[in-house]
Amino acid sequence: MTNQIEAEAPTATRGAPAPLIAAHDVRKSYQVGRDSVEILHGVSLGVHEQEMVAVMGPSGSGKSTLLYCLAGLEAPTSGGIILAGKPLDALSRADLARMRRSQVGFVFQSYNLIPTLTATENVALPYLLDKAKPPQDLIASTLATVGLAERADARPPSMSGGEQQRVALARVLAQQPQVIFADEPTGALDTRTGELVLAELVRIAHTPGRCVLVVTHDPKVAASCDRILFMRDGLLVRELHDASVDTVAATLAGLGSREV
Ligand SMILES: Nc1ncnc2c1ncn2[C@@H]1O[C@H](COP(=O)(O)OP(=O)(O)OP(=O)(O)O)[C@@H](O)[C@H]1O
Repeated sequence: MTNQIEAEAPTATRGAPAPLIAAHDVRKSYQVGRDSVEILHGVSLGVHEQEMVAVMGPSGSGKSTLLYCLAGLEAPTSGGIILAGKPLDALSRADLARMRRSQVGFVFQSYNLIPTLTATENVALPYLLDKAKPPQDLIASTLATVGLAERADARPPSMSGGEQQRVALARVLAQQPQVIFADEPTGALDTRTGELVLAELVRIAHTPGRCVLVVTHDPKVAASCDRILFMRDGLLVRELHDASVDTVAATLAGLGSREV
């Protein structure tokens, strides 16, 4: 199965290590009234360790749907997904939930922080949910990395949106997941916080055994990635490597005008 995905994914190289995220001909339909509407029309891709990959495309092209399927938050209608070496369709719900907690991190715009817990306690929460002892040194150093050493004892209601987003990022980083999925991770942030979050994601992505997949509308975020996959109408239609902000913006504009 892995070999088939490796062979058919657009970026796969024979003999290379298996990708941490692999999708083969993924299709996803939603029931809208009596009709089944196909949103993803057969997407294949591979993201390898130490890679940061962006998915871009016009609004409604299926980026978030793809990310949710790859992350095991939505089941594809057909096709195969292998995440951190495990075929998602072979996992029980409990195994899938366990894997999402231990090997996968999500950086979304909603922070999902517990308002009554301090920043430190919020970052420790995944460990407590897993009945594990929170690594206090790692949690403190992760909060420091995102610039919140002074706010470790603050609670979310007394924090700005940017600070809350950084607590949410610290919670993901402190879990040390193999794979991080980020959906518009800097969309709601001021420039400085956005740059800090982006720099942290780039650093993590380039750590051995890790990778990051980010959905973004922001050419600056995409230009910080190693590869950019462009979607249109539920298909991957273009790929760029190490692209500049201008090239990304021009390619995106071309997608919108359907002239790619
Ligand atoms: N649960 C659902 N039921 C029905 N249709 C859905 C559902 N989720 C998404 N869609 C539809 O799927 C299409 C793709 O949505 P998706 O959110 O994946 O696009 P996107 O590229 O992430 O868009 P944006 O950039 O605006 O966030 C849209 O037409 C959307 O309305």
